[in-house]
Amino acid sequence: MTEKTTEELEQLRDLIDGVDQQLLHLLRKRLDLVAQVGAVKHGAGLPIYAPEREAAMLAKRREEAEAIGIQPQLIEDVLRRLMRESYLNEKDVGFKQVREDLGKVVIVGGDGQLGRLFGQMLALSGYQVVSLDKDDWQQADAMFDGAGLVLVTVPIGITCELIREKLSNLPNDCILADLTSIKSAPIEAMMEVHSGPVVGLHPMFGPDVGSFAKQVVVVCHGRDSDQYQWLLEQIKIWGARIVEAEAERHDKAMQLVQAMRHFCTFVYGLNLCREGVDMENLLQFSSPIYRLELAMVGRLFAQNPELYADIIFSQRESFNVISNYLGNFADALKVIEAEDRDTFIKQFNEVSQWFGELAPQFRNESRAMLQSVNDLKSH
Ligand SMILES: C=C(O[C@@H]1C=C(C(=O)O)C=C[C@H]1O)C(=O)O
Repeated sequence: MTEKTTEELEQLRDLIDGVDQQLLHLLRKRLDLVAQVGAVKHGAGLPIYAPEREAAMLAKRREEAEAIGIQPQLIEDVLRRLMRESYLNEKDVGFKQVREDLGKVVIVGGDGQLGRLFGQMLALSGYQVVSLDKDDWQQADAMFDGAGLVLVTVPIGITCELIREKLSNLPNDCILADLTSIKSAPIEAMMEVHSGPVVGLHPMFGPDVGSFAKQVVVVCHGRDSDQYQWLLEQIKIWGARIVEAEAERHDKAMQLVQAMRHFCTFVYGLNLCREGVDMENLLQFSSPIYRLELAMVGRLFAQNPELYADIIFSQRESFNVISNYLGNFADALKVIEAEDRDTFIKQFNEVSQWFGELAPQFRNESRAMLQSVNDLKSH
């Protein structure tokens, strides 16, 4: 590089640093304004997440970006990231309490990760929350006395037994709810032991979400839904979307969404391990999609094996679903072994047709994700 080039670059980079610093100050200003909006909404009992406002704002900013020669997607990406920050900061002010005269909330399994998360959200909404974990059963009667909600969030394998053995003496008007990732069996057990309101919930996210905004909570009704309507409203105030489902339909979907998904990820990791793959070497050659795939596989093995064993073993029917997959894998392998390109392409087209409009939609979604993965690289 000549001296002149170096000098020119330095001058321009100083200017860029100045602009980035201005951006920082603008971000500070925006975060402060959002905090003020948060306080107003909190006062009025409104959820922070306002999808209509977001859609209108994004459309307007995209238009304005285009008018001055900026890619609309650039401003959309930036604003979406900023809006995520807005939800995270909502925890600082707490949430509106929908039901003020509830009495205690007892979280059975309150020391687990999901139990702690729900305990925190309920406490931030003004409820009195007590945790009942493994070593607290001697005090259980005192804890249940005056409880308005008992929320069960213990490992799937012991959920039904625990409900039947330990929760048959709750106050009559108390709501009995659970957060288990299967729904039919726990709801049946809750209905059996409790004559008051019963509801099954399944948060479709892990305990590491920063905020409930845009997350989904599945609700399977048990009994006396008017009595627990406030709880669903409360969850909506936290920003989540409530999706109502029949317990059986939900459980069937979970065979694919959870058991099959996690099992395939497990086998993927098992295969890498048994093949003795040199990960460092592989990562050097990884394309963004492969990096993303490895991240999804690797993250499983950074978590609790008991949790995944619970999920995969929770429904016997899942084994059939997985076994069908194995059958399709074997069939597809035969096509490849026979070097039958025509059949491969024919099947590819069939599946592509079957996906329909969702295929191009997924292509667009994944493009943004892959670009983010690439952005995370530092060299
Ligand atoms: C700040 C608000 O709350 C949320 C955050 C937004 C933002 O960061 O711009 C926009 C809409 C809401 O989801 C608002 O409603 O204006």
